[in-house]
Amino acid sequence: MPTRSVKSPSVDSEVTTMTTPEKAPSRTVRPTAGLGSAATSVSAPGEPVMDLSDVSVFYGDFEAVRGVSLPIRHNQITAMIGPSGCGKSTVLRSLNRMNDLVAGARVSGSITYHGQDIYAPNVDPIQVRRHIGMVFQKANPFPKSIYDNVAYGPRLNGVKRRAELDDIVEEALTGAALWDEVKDKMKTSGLALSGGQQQRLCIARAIAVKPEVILMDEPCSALDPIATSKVEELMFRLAEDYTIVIVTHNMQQAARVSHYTAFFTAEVDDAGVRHGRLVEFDDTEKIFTNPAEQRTEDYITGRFG
Ligand SMILES: Nc1ncnc2c1ncn2[C@@H]1O[C@H](COP(=O)(O)OP(=O)(O)OP(=O)(O)O)[C@@H](O)[C@H]1O
Repeated sequence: MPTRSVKSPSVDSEVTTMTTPEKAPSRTVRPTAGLGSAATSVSAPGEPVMDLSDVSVFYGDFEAVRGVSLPIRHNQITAMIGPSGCGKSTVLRSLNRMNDLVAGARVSGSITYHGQDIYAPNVDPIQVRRHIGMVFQKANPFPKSIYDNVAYGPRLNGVKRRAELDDIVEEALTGAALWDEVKDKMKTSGLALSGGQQQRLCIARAIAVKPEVILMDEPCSALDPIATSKVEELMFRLAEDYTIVIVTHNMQQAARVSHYTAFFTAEVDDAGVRHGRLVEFDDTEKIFTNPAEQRTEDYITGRFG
């Protein structure tokens, strides 16, 4: 298990011992600013790490998504599926306050991380994103060397010693199943890698700062089938150490990789405005074999969407 050692000179740090039932304890230094004990809490696999309760997300006056409630469970992969525009990415981005970066975006309801409201006034969004990382649809390596891409976050967090950085970079690239392919070209630009390698580099960059939760927004949509299956295999392995939430258009992918599935759709209100709604959240197997809602069945059998 990776030691979740994140250090920031700018925030109060706290030393704690993290343990999960099936894993050895590891000594950990993690920033807590605003997240309080949430930053050091530990969940057993399957327990909720995050909880969404009656979450609505607005862009200005437009309520893009309305009234979403669901848990995000520890060491599990949760997939968000549904037709275009139903608000999957909007909900995903609200989980680590990425929507804060969009002018006019606002969240109502509550989103907690280990019981702490991540939108509480004392919570630093940078700290939230350190615990809840993100991998985007299009691989977006920095125009820097492979090494510097992965070392970027740890350096920002105050890690300076070369030997320590070397270890972090190797561990992250190994965790992202990329080390063997790039270990002899650390100085090569991240942009010189193939699309699939670039996406794994971005995953390495995300895990280098030891988040607990990784949000993935369509991480395979720009990849060919071979690169896609590598990233899917990687997700399985990552779920041993991380909690993953993935937005995907690909229902087969959701069925293959996830433990839980949230099916969203867009409903049109009396004024003719479309709002994203969560139709059903359940075990992936249940959603794909015996969904409770007709709309879910219609979507997964290709009758609409
Ligand atoms: N930055 C933004 N400003 C205004 N409206 C936005 C913004 N981002 C998304 N929306 C709107 O919010 C709604 C939900 O969009 P979102 O991208 O979350 O849906 P999605 O289900 O992820 O779609 P897709 O599958 O096509 O990516 C849409 O009506 C979209 O136009």
